[in-house]
Amino acid sequence: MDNATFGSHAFSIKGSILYAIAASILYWIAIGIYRVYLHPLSKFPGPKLAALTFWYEFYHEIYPHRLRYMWKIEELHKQYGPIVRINPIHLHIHDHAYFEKIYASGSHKRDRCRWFMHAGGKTMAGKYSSMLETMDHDLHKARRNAAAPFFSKRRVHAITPLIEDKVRRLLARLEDTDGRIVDLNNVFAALGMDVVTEYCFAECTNSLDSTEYGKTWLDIFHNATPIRSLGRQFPTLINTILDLPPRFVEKLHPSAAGMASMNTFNENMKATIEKIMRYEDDGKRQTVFHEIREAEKLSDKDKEPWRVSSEASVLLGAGTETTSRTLAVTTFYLLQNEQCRMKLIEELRAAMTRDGGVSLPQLESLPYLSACVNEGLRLAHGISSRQPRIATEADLQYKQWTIPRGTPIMQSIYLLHMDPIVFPDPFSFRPERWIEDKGLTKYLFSFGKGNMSCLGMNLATAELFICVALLFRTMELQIVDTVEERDVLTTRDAFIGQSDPSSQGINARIIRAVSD
Ligand code: HEM
Repeated sequence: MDNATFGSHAFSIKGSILYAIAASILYWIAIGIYRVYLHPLSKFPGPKLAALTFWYEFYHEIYPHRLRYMWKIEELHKQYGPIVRINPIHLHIHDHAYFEKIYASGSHKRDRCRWFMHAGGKTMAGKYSSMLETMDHDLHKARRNAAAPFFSKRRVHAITPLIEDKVRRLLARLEDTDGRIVDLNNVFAALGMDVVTEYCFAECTNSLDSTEYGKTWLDIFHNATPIRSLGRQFPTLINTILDLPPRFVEKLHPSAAGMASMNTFNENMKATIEKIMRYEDDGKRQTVFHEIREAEKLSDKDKEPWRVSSEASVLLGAGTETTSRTLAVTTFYLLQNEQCRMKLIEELRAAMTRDGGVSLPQLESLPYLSACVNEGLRLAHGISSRQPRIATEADLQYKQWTIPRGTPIMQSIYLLHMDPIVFPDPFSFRPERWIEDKGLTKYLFSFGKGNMSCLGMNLATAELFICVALLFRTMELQIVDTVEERDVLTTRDAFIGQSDPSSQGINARIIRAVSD
């Protein structure tokens, strides 16, 4: 190669790089101008920087702040009003009266948001979409309806002996602790896991017999969920990592390890599901997989074991963390509030003996117990995060704003539950508020609303009522080594609400079993 040819090659490589950089800068300038001035959402209030780039959210959600965007959104609402553009594609609303319009039911079509759920990724429910990760309204409906009869009120009432049996097992374990300290998060996670796995899969994990209770699964879940916000910003990176062999992924980061463990769980469930789908099981115990198998309107593809296994991990995840956190938070506040606890115990003593003997509907009719359950649900938040929905067939009207169809709009359950206008003194545990104002229950959004709300609501409610009633009717406990700000309050929003990373758990010591 002579010098002249080499020189022109060097020039053309350098030139091409410069062209590429210039083209990319122009491209991003054009995108920026479009997003801020020409985009259909450009007329909505909010910071220009949030409209311009997803890095605004990154700053509050990933680095340097961690899982704190929800609190920034709260500030933005104070500054800009009840509707705010919080990133280039999302509108966030803060208005109790508009919740059911966004989370509509019946024939109103609402999709989930692919960007937000990091759909098709592996960030939550394994490789394939469960109903919780299904974006399309109609497909979601088919998947959800296939499992829904299994969680009806009637079916859940029929299994109250199973739930009561698990709660009694828990109480027996606690009685046996000999004054040792237990982390209530782990204890109640074991209850949630044993109920869900025995009822839904007919294969109990027997976590209530484990020395660590439900700690292992809870840690996996807590480690796995924060990766969702990273998955939104960098889907390809996260998908690539999670395609690597699980053993390798486990070494990378606790979050990735958590996801890898969930995927392994799915793989294991697949074997059980395969047998059921091929009618090769003994058919003695009905599971949610039998229900899905018989669903006439569900396609054969959606009955493939690999797809159904993703429903299994969502049921276990959704059914364990949320229920255990609600029970732990409710127990914490009741143990910290002598007056509330005494009122509850008095009501329980009048209604039931130490051995129980009351039905679930009877428990649900106890006013103070119901108020305590509601107040616990409010302060535990369950799924704290914003949950985008997309109205695909019609524009929506919010006050003077016309929201174009196809726009992801959302509210955050945490912000609604902590709004002092609806819940004065929102950080206080005050069950009385539910008795003083019966209409308040319409503002309890813990289970979401509409076509994509919590499928396990009846099961969760049954667990909460039975467990709180039996625990406080039969046991005396005391909170120890627990700091409300660090261990109880929700200070990070990782889809589910989480407390401070330095949290030592919600710890209690069992004082004694109550004699009648
Ligand atoms: C206190 C306990 C619980 C709370 C606060 C809770 C809360 C929620 C919320 C807010 C959603 C809606 C998510 C969205 O809008 O996309 C949801 C969905 C879901 N939950 Fe729960 N949940 C609880 C317990 C359970 C239990 C015990 C199960 C079943 C074993 C369960 C199964 C599900 C499923 C399958 C979905 C997805 C529904 C769908 O996509 O149609 N949950 N949960």
